[in-house]
Amino acid sequence: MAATPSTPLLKDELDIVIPTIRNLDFLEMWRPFFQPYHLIIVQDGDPSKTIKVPEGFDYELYNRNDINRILGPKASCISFKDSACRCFGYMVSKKKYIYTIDDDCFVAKDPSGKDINALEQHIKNLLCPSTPHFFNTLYDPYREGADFVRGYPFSMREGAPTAVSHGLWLNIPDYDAPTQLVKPHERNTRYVDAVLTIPKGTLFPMCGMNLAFDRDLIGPAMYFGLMGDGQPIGRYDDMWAGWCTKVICDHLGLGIKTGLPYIWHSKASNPFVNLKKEYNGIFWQEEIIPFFQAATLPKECKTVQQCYLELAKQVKEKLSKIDPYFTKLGDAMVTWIEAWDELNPTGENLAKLSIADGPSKTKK
Ligand SMILES: O=c1ccn([C@@H]2O[C@H](COP(=O)(O)OP(=O)(O)O[C@H]3O[C@@H](CO)[C@H](O)[C@H]3O)[C@@H](O)[C@H]2O)c(=O)[nH]1
Ligand SMILES: [Mn+2]
Repeated sequence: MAATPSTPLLKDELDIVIPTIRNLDFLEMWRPFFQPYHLIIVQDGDPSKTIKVPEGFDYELYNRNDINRILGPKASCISFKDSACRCFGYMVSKKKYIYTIDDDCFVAKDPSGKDINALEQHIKNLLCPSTPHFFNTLYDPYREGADFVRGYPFSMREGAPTAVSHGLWLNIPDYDAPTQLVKPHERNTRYVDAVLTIPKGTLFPMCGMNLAFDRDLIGPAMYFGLMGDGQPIGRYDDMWAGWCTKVICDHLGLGIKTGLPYIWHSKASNPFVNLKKEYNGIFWQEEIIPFFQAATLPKECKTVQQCYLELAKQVKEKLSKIDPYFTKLGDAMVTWIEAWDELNPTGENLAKLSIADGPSKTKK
């Protein structure tokens, strides 16, 4: 009896979002793992440039003209000339799950030499609970061959729904520019076979390179901020989203995991260029982090949108003293939620979506 072909997990419930300024040849290496899934390609930079996508992938591609056409004036909240543009893909997706990956990330091998299906591991991470409220010292208790250790309260073993799965990187680690400058040849060769839940009340630096999340649980919080062209900061897109997301996950009782899967990060971006982009962020983060550590959300905030709008208010009130940029960012956070709700209407206003909301290019 021929084995029934296994349908890839979440095949019709997950979109892969790729921000790009280059041809997507890297997909060839991912073909065995990604081909069954729908891709949302967010083309940054010059919209007149053609991005080549290898044959056989089912995708929709949005360039800046599409973003402007679909969002109109609200397009101002989507960054230009920065990987932060990827969050537009989260907004236009209609699926429950998102996986986002950079186009210089390739399939890594585990210590046995086997190709790592990063997408499969992220899906496993998302489909099983997190343990943000009590730390399990034997790492992920829901994993095959592990469990809760002695002393772990049975009343807490149901865990919390997992909102985010944060993967890591072999080869080029995601270092900031100063670290890159002093350690230009450092490569991450350490494969740690673990998945950890980030405890409640603890922030973390979220990297957008190899990231998956439950769009229904936390999607509206995944705004990658105002970065790149015309902005005083860059390369803090994913960080900003991670800090907002973690505060909201803690408030709503959701979990965030980090660890497996690994991808192979192949390209070190220019540390001097990165230093210019990150410069303000390196100083500002010393005040931004205490803000998020102290941030509290009223119990009336029950939806991600309500939490996010409350955070936007606090950002404008408490961070604008650092720089007027944070007033602009707070307003952009509100615009993001307005755009999100416009493209993702619930209930009666479902019919409002016009056909103008389609991509410039699709391939079935
Ligand atoms: O203007 C741009 C530049 C790049 N992209 C696309 O974004 C990703 C990441 O680009 P790249 O790999 O060149 O940059 P890294 O320094 O390695 O990226 C790390 O820093 C974060 C940037 O905030 C990023 O999430 C990390 O991975 C690629 O797909 C580029 O094609 C872009 O869209 N616009
Ligand atoms: Mn990269």
